[in-house]
Amino acid sequence: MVNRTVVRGGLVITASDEIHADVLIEDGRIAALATHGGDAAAAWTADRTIDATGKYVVPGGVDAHTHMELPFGGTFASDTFETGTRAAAWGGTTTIIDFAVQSVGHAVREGLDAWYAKADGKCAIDYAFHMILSDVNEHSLKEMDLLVGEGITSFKLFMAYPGVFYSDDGRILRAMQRSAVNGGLIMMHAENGIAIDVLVEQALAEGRTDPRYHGEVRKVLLEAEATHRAIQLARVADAPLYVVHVSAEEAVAEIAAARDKGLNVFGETCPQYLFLSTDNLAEPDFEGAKYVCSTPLRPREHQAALWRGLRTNDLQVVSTDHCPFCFTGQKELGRGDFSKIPNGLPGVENRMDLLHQAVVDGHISRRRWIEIACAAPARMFGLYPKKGTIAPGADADVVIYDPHAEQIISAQTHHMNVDYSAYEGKRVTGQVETVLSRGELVIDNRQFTGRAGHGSYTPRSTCQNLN
Ligand SMILES: NC(=O)NCCC(=O)O
Ligand SMILES: [Zn+2]
Ligand SMILES: [Zn+2]
Repeated sequence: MVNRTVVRGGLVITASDEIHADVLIEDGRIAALATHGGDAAAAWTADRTIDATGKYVVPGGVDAHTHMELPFGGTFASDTFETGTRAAAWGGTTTIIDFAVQSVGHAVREGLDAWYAKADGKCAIDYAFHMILSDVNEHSLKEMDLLVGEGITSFKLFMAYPGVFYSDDGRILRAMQRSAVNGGLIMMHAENGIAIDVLVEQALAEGRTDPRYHGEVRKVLLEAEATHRAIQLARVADAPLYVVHVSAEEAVAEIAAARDKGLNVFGETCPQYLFLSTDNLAEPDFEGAKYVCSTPLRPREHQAALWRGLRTNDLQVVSTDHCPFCFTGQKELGRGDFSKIPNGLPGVENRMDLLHQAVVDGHISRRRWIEIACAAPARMFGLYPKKGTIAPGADADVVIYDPHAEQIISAQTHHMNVDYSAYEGKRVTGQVETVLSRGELVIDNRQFTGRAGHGSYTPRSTCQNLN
């Protein structure tokens, strides 16, 4: 058993600092930082020394939006907690927050218990849960209070997917009012699903069945309208609001306007909206199905507003919304009817690298990279400073990152349980070299050394909101 590890020679980057420091890890936690070559660091003894010379030493990524084994569209997301968390570790993510699901007509507790069972003993890295509320009623509102008490402090509601996850405005308002009292955070899938379903029906009736029509019917205006409505409902309830997977410039504008008024409104975007576009949805031979997710990919022009939002803090978090479906046998369910393509993209392994590429490309600074990928999601969802930073007392979730390594993203080399990569052939600069999870090596010089069951369920406190 290794109790003391020293990481020597690296550049430690957190959301607030960049320091040339050695890091002492003891019993799974960060014990101390000290300047290279100084007396303090020289005196440290350890069972294991990791040489990080020329490398970055960064906190493990916190991916606040994943869907392992999600039932959707008559199938299940293809990553289990075992395969998905292993892939996350390969990509430098050491904590995921996955969405447990309450089904219509069922208790919240039933859905949550099913998620505990799916994840128990399977995860390579630490994990926590949000709760999807699909059936807001008197009983589930009471259950919300109990969940907050047991560390599930955020609840996703859907303005989309009528008949599946959808909540009407009255149910949304009730859940928001409850969260205003119990300290939970409402996360909103903001798309006008009732209007979208009319457009879907019309498109299919006119023979517009290809994947690209998925993007056409899920209009920007219907994301912006729903974002605006969610914000007004949150104001009425006097509750904070976190809008998930923001994809459109007009939705960013709604969030920015709310924040300018001083409201507790927060926004998340995902790598697919920053790096992919409707061009991908239009790929021939049904290949566009690989890029079907909701909110949908947008024309490339929207990306500038998303990057700007991330720089100005109108958007606070980049999560993956990792929800993989194989092309063969799963995405194919929607041949001849785009509305039957299971919604979701793989990405849990790619997020830290893609955001590092954004540093290389000049979109964000190194510290902003760590802020949006590690610190902000940890703070937002009640995990900070245990997760999301490198500081004495924090969990020793540490990534040694080689900023100069070149790699080409590909399904041939990734570790997610899915038969394609949304970023196939993309060249990125930077690669994870070594990953520690609570002081244990899970990736050692690009070899997986972790194990299913190392990852622990991590209860969360109520959200420590940012402003
Ligand atoms: N995003 C997506 O297409 N699939 C996962 C479910 C959701 O987040 O809405
Ligand atoms: Zn969603
Ligand atoms: Zn999602």
